[in-house]
Amino acid sequence: MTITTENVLAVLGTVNDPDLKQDLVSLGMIEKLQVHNLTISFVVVLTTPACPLKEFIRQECVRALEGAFGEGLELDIHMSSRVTSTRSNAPVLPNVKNIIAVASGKGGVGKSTVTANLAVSLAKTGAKVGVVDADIFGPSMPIMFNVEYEQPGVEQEGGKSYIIPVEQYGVKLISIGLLTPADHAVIWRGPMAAQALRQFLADARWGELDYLLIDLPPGTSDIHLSLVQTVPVTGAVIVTTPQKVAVADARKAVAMFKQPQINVPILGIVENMAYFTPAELPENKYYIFGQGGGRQLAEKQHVPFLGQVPLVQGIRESGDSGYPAVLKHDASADAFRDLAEALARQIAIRNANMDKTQVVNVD
Ligand SMILES: Nc1ncnc2c1ncn2[C@@H]1O[C@H](COP(=O)(O)OP(=O)(O)OP(=O)(O)O)[C@@H](O)[C@H]1O
Repeated sequence: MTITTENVLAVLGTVNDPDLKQDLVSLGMIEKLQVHNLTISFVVVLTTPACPLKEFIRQECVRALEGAFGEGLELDIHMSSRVTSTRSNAPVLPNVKNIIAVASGKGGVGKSTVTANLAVSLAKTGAKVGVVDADIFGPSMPIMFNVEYEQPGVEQEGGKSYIIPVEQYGVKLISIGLLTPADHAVIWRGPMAAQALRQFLADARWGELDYLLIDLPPGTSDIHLSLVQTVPVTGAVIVTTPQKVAVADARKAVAMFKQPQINVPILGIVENMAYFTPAELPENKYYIFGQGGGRQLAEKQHVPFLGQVPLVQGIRESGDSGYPAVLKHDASADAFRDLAEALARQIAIRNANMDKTQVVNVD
């Protein structure tokens, strides 16, 4: 076969994205293709910079091209990404490509820890990321991001005030905790909390974002309903520990998101504190909260399982010191990075499966 642009495209049309189950050419992932003698250069545009299959897809392109045109080719393949979205026509925050609700049934299972580490991990891959801390009962993000004493800015435009998120570790952040003094007990009523969340979303300068993560209060509350009524949400992540009581509550959270008036797809379940590992004996695993509860829940509910995070002293210390564990170089950082990749992957799959013109506005 002669090496022409058409033939190269025909060959690349046989390489499938394993997640999206379609070929790279039909998916529009091949750009800037140039052919000159034995030199073939092009860009593969992935659906997320956190794509765990980056190297695999590259290798598949090489294998297919060498199989068709023989060895001795000069291949110049660049891997790039453009995060997909089904929100571009959304009435609120159309420049935010994906809004992800992070929820849990039970309190204290590590929802905020997981949110903070997912956000920083996605930002580390080059994605534009924001976090809304809507956990009115325990807004812990300011401590976890070490911005406790910072104040979000305010900008006036057309007689209206807009909040400017604070930025840390490449992540834009707005927290209820940043608007109230640390030692000030605010008694939140449902409508007040819902109003605050609406402002964080609609009256804040988020700019363009690939992923906006919302750390919700534990359980099921007005604020969950208010969220989906304010913005079309891409999907929800449910955090649980393997413990029976936590899993039972996580099941209720899954059921809540599936209810017709909420109707938010579950992107996956995270099993936090899956087992305890002492730093000096990393091979030892102690299943102090039981074993596999999160994975089993995912299987029973037919939703993706995003992965496990161990119970490690360093994760707690990182949270308290305001330096997320994923910024370190250890096994916990690896766990959070894998989790972020799994989430980005599920978001891309969900976006590909949804008709891109069909943005559901529940207002
Ligand atoms: N994998 C882990 N290993 C060690 N400590 C953890 C882990 N995950 C969370 N923690 C610690 O557990 C505590 C509770 O975590 P976190 O605040 O993230 O939970 P939450 O589910 O967001 O709680 P809330 O009910 O306030 O929403 C924190 O002190 C945190 O540092």
